[in-house]
Amino acid sequence: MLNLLTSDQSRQADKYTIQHLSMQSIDLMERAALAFSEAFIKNYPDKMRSIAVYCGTGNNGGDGLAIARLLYRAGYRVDVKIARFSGKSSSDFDGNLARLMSQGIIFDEFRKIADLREEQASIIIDALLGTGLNKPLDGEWLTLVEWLNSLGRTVVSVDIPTGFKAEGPISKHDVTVKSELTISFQRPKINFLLPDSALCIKRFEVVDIGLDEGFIQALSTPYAILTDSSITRRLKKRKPFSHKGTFGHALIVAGGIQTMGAALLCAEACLNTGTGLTTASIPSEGLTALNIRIPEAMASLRYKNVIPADLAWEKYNAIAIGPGLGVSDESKLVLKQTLNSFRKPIVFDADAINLLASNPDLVNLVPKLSVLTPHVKEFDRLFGEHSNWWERLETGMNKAKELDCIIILKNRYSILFTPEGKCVFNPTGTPAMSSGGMGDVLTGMITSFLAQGYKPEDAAYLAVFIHGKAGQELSSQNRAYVVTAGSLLKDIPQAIGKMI
Ligand SMILES: NC(=O)C1=CN([C@@H]2O[C@H](COP(=O)(O)OP(=O)(O)OC[C@H]3O[C@@H](n4cnc5c(N)ncnc54)[C@H](OP(=O)(O)O)[C@@H]3O)[C@@H](O)[C@H]2O)[C@@H](O)CC1
Ligand SMILES: [K+]
Repeated sequence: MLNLLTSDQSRQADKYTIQHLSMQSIDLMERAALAFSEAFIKNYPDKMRSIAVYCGTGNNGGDGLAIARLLYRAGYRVDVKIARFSGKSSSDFDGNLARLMSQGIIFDEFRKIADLREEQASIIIDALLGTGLNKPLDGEWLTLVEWLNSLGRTVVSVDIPTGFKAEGPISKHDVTVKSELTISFQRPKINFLLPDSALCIKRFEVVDIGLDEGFIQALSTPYAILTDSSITRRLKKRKPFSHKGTFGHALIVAGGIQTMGAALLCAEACLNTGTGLTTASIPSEGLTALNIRIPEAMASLRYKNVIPADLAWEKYNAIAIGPGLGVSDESKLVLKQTLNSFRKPIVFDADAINLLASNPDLVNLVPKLSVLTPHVKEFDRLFGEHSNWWERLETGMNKAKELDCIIILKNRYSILFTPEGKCVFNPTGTPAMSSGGMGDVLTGMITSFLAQGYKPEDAAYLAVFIHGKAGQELSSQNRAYVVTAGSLLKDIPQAIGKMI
């Protein structure tokens, strides 16, 4: 797992790296500029496209000057425009301006917008402001950014789009550069992983600039992002003398007469993730569907949506409740009965979350280390309305501690909150997965890992990461516009097999 950095921590890592590698800060800037330029050249190999690099006078601007020099040397047609709105400049900006001049590269400086000339370049590199941003843009900066946005050119931002905050609440009223591509240093900024970023970032790439990883990983921060190796390390190989009893028994309490599909997807995903036995607690009307679709699963029927009084709860290692369950009074009783009968961690999804939201008294019965998997609407129903995503991060961290549960806020980059206060982002997934039933599959996967004996936190990490990875692979292999839940769950065994 990789720690994510706030702007402040990024500055600390910068300082530490410079001290410990006995290098000059301008050399670190050169590395950043080189990493940016390599990524830029891969994305925009056509050297006939003219480039204008807009630079501020801080270190983001210094990066811009170094990038301009490197791209010029690589054969691009580069123009440099420096916004001298403030009397200050950083020393590495000054150092890079001297290097730029020594190469004979032409640059323009402007002190006010009125001095700006028409822009002809087809690509604009935005190196105006970076993580040093400390207030919303106003005055000349605001006018400049609005003007750049109005040009409709391809904009590539250095480290972060000018005006966008790396962390903290985003206001819809903040004006930022709208970038086609942002090439960010060392780590994605936390706000890149929240939907608020869609306003100004179409796509981002992260480049390694050689900041000290030991220092970064030792930083105390709640924010982290999952990696392939953090998942592989957690996956357990199947033991030589294993049998179905080795891999647990899961119960999926799901489905309604008209929503049997959710139960089927969840149960099949559970089975395909490797549980020894999977039983589906479903409405009696769904038995034929279950037998036809998943002959490997067993059924425990709910007549008139009531769980039989003699259900042997103790034989299950993990339970999922919610997909397609409905929110009727009978469904509420099903939830209540489950909460009263099973004290091991439970996976709550969909209608089980809606029922918890409308019956707060039931929340106290949620077993410790359970996993709740709300999407944003369910999250707000359960914990109250939020006006931005940063607030949701704070609520998620508080509620996971308070409930002693793992909360997975499902999104393009799902966010996992743990009882220890961690806030872990999942990088895998693709917009092609935005289709019905995906959540049911995820719930089945988490329950399966739980039933197999994984710790709840690990079960959540594994399921979310592999779910997204399988979706990504399916969409890229087949160049698929959409990946359906049914196709994804078929791919789970291979997706796990590739990672182990
Ligand atoms: N960290 C790393 O590891 C590395 C970082 N690198 C690069 O450094 C960048 C950060 O640079 P930076 O700290 O010099 O700040 P930057 O963003 O250029 O801003 C300059 C000044 O602008 C001002 N200002 C702020 N908000 C404003 C506003 N709304 N309107 C007007 N002015 C405003 C503010 O000055 P103040 O207001 O305090 O006087 C601020 O100091 C980072 O994004 C990356 O590109 C790489 O080179 C190498 C490794
Ligand atoms: K920038």
